[in-house]
Amino acid sequence: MTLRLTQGSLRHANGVDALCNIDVQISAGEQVAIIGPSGAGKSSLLNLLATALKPSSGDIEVLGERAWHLSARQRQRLRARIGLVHQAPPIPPRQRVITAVLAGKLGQWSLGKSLLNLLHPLDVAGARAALARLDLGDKLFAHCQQLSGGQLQRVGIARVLYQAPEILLADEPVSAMDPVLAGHTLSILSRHAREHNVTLVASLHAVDLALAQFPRIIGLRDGQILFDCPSDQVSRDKLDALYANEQLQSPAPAVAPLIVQIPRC
Ligand SMILES: Nc1ncnc2c1ncn2[C@@H]1O[C@H](COP(=O)(O)OP(=O)(O)OP(=O)(O)O)[C@@H](O)[C@H]1O
Repeated sequence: MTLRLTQGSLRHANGVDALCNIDVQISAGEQVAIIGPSGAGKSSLLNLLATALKPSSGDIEVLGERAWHLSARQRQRLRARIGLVHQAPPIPPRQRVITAVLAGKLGQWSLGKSLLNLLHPLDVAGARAALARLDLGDKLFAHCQQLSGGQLQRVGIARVLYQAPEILLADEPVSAMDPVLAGHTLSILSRHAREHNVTLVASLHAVDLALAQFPRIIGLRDGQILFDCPSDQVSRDKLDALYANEQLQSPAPAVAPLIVQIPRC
């Protein structure tokens, strides 16, 4: 099993319980979408799977290793095999796109090579190829602050493609893109995962995209798994239960309706 979370719970430092006794098992090469309302715990779950956060209780196994039973150095090596795409990539605004993409390999390079790369990009062709897959080949030497939100998200994806991890975790990776570009970009991620037997797990707010692009869907609500099933078994009822939110129902109009007087000619 590539990812196995057993009875995983996560309590954030402020006391908020983001995940409560969750069991998740994901095999090598699987493609899974996590959907659910805001605050359901999707990012928290992805951060647990990425070993960026430690579960408050329960156990997590990644690529056959019990992540939190490893030494810090071994866990660092394990993390180099995991790619995490952030909704807002944590890239310094003045950094050049090429440096941001090449940073994908920092976990695999020696300190000396990484420092040298900061002074002089070591693999221009590799960065250009990764960007070209996302139609951003012409932005190689642009500064990240010159890019739109959607372009920056694609730079984050190019970085993870360049990293070539065994597990690819993506937290709302296309949220800043228009629907056509979002679908196109997700299909690039999905094709990459299929061709390289990469395990892909992505959180998405666009339910239609999740159902169209992913064969397995996990529905998360209030830190718990409401359903975990093939996408063709995600029914209207399941989605209604997942997104039910009485607070968002339209309130009854508080004022009398406006009556418009149309003058007769
Ligand atoms: N760093 C943090 N410190 C404290 N509480 C946090 C932190 N991150 C998330 N939370 C809380 O944990 C819960 C789950 O948040 P999380 O970001 O995992 O949800 P989400 O499903 O990804 O939400 P969204 O779709 O809005 O991004 C929320 O109640 C949130 O307020």
